[in-house]
Amino acid sequence: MSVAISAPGKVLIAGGYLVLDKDYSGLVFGLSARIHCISTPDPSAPKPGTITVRSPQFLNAVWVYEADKKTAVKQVLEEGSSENKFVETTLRYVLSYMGTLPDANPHPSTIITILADNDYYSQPLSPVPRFNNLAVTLSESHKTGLGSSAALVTALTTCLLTSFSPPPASAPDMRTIEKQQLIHNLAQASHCAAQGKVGSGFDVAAAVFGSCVYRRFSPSILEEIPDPSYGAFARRLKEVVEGPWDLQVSKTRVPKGIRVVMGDVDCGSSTPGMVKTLLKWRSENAEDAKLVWDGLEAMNKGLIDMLEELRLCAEEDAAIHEEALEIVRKQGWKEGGSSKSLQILQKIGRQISKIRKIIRAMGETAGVPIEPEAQTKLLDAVEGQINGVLGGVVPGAGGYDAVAFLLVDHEETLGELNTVLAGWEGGAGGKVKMLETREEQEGVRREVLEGYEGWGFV
Ligand SMILES: Nc1ncnc2c1ncn2[C@@H]1O[C@H](COP(=O)(O)OP(=O)(O)O)[C@@H](O)[C@H]1O
Ligand SMILES: C[C@@](O)(CCOP(=O)(O)OP(=O)(O)O)CC(=O)O
Repeated sequence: MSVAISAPGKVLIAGGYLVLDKDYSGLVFGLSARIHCISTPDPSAPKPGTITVRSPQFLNAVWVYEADKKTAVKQVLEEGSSENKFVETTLRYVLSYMGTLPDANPHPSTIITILADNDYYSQPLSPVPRFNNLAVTLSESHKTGLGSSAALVTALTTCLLTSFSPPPASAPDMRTIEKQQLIHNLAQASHCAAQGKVGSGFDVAAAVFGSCVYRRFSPSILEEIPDPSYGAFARRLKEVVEGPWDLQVSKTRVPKGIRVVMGDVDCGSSTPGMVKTLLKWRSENAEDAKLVWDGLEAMNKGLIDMLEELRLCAEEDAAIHEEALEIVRKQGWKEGGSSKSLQILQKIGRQISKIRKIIRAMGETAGVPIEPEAQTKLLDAVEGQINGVLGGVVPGAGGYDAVAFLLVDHEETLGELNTVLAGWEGGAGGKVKMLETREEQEGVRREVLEGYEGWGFV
């Protein structure tokens, strides 16, 4: 039977850098842009246990693996075939883990198709069909920074667990928190191994749990997993992924009538080394840094609380909330107003400005362009010109390549934002493209197969 699973991308609205430390939080929204993995049995495979993974939107993107006694999978490298570290590592980790389960069976030959929603990669200007075929290799594609590897690893992990679990227990019911945790732990372990570094893991957390306030796990948890070539790999992996993890996830959602919009700045200059430089500054200036980190954490938490307050307000009195959104849309959030919703909207607008101020100061002191001047100009221009925008930030690690906005979810406001972004030509930043994706609450999920018609397996 075929199985389809999807997992969302992410945008870290608040808590960049802080979230690397388990004493601080990040506010991350899952996105409607998803990566999908569809598995289908492959009775005509040349050998039993063959797993063929293909990503048909890209050139040269078919990876064939066979069962291997030592490391669970071995890639069959055919003439001209490429490697895919994230796919291979995920297969190795998940199949090794599944091999330790009491009712483990050899897995049947299977084809897994990866389909990525268009917003993950820069697209041509003309309208494109769903899962557009980019006709370039993966390494030639231009990523928009939505966290493709985390969404892929999460969807693939879940797809393998679901496809290869013996019936009737097949399909770990992803809605149970235990299963979500197992998926998370396995995906986090493979993702870190494939990446070759341990980040905060907020991207994998968002892919699994969806929009949330995230506090990271202790990095030492992953140090317990040996190299896959080591005999005890599968046993140790099982202990780690089934063991306790100390991450904290509290699910969240944006208030009704508000949405997140992302802008992709086509300047090609993400700034590698920003994390390293900032952390070096932090370790050399521990006292000053603590003040900044604590100050920013308090401000970020304030924003999280305000969003929650607004969400409740919207539920309590939908009509008054709607009215407040209309006032903001027409007059901006700076004007006075008396309803509770309006006051919270104003507080949110002010809070975002304050957060940006701290981030700019933090970047300047540490010599890292977290919110570079070009982005300051862009964010200020958008806030100044469009009433319905509560505020904009540089998401994640910041830098030149992306912006994200919180705004009133109204066609006119979106249209105005699109116009301002499309016409923007500022500073070091190049053209800015508004992405279609928006925040979404739900994490990894099972999909119905009908949505993938035309891709050769329904
Ligand atoms: N659509 C896809 N098909 C196959 N592999 C993919 C796809 N999208 C991402 N990947 C994998 O993820 C890698 C990109 O990961 P990375 O550079 O960390 O980007 P990101 O920040 O988007 O996660 C690719 O090299 C590839 O291994
Ligand atoms: C600095 C960070 O806290 C946030 C980086 O967020 P981005 O969204 O910029 O991440 P990438 O997808 O890796 O580009 C590092 C981390 O938390 O791992």
